[in-house]
Amino acid sequence: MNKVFDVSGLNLFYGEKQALRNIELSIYDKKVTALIGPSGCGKSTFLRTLNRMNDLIDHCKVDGHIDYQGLPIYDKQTDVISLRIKVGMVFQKPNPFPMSIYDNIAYGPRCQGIKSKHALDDIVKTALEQAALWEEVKDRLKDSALALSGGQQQRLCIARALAMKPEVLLMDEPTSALDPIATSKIEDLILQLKNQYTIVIVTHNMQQAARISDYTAFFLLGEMVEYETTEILFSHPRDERTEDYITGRFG
Ligand SMILES: Nc1ncnc2c1ncn2[C@@H]1O[C@H](COP(=O)(O)OP(=O)(O)OP(=O)(O)O)[C@@H](O)[C@H]1O
Repeated sequence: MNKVFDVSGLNLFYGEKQALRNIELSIYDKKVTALIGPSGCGKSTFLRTLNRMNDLIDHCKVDGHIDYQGLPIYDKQTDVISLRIKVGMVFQKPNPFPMSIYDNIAYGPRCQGIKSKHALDDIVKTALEQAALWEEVKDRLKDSALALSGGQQQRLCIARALAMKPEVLLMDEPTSALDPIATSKIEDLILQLKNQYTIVIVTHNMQQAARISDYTAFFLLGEMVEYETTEILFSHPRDERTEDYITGRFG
């Protein structure tokens, strides 16, 4: 199986405080990997190391190695902008730009220099189709994205990330602000997207991890306690702390 990310000896500090401790794991191509664990254990911090989003935090220091497609992403020569294009991100709260549905999707490609209306129309349609939103919005592309429901806004944000033609999608609790129906639509979408993309998702919802992921990593107090196929992690956890967490004894 192809590794997309290879993480070794990863430590991360916010000032004096250590938030990640000696993390070792590989993320596999075209699989869904779920990161679970109690609040504050470092899931989002780890997710953000994969496209260097933590660079934006002043007092954050990273030690160790992360290879993406065989190249060290914390190397001085890394082009961080193109890394973030290849490794896109979707956040917990849907965050559409205050502009039309069409312009939300076309924004990134326009910034990359694509000007042709025909090319942009194509990109917008394909991204909205991939995000299972096209049918719902095709007649109102000029309407404000802010008028969409929360679930539609989140699919729009996924479409916006897909319009940049990423290889990996990082998702930080993408359904925690959504109702069960919108959540189920996003879960179906993730299962479809994994045919084409590698997905890493932070979730507090263990049923969700069990439903949609191929691999699960359990984090606790900045350590990665256990990493396994989702089937094994939820049925035969090796570590007592994993078992306590997945059976609801803490967290
Ligand atoms: N920008 C920051 N500056 C300082 N400390 C931070 C920062 N972001 C996170 N932390 C700390 O790092 C630790 C890990 O936080 P992180 O948000 O990664 O955990 P999490 O597992 O994603 O939590 P949650 O499930 O609540 O989102 C926590 O102790 C948190 O307070």
